[in-house]
Amino acid sequence: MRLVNSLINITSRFNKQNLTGIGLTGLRNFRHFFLVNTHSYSTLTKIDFSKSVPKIKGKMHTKLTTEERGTVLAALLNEGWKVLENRDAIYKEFLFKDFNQAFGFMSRVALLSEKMDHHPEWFNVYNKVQITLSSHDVSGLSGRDVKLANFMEEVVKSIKA
Ligand SMILES: C[C@H](O)[C@H](O)[C@H]1CNC2=NC(N)=NC(=O)C2=N1
Repeated sequence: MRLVNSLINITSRFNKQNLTGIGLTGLRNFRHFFLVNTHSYSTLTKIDFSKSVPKIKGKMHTKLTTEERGTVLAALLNEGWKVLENRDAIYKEFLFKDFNQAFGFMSRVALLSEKMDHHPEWFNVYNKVQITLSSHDVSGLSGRDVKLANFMEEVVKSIKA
């Protein structure tokens, strides 16, 4: 509703003031609308888009569909991932030879996570890494969890090969 009101406000100011454009700026989830005329621009209103629209840039994030749960998710369940009972999330425990190998795995996963801006919930003790994957912004499983889990499987195969 805040977003709709802001857009109505912007549209009426736009008509009244002979403005030439509407801009969008800001950092991450906090963005500003501003109106542009030939000489200057003024910040109109601030909208926290994280509460209304998941992402501005890139693909919209959505939960896995029923069909995807029967295909890509089912493939991960065959690899030992489990769907949690109390949450739309997947979980797997990985065991490595020692801490060095476990931390090597975590380092490789961390690099992709940062690149994807999608991070695992994980717990490590010596050679054990317990991982839960879920997409916080959609409160459930998304394609990003599937991508990260598949990557982990690839890393494990390359380590243990
Ligand atoms: C602001 C930043 O883009 C978000 O907080 C990212 C960071 N990492 C994330 N990781 C996970 N697992 N889910 C998210 O929704 C998520 N969102």
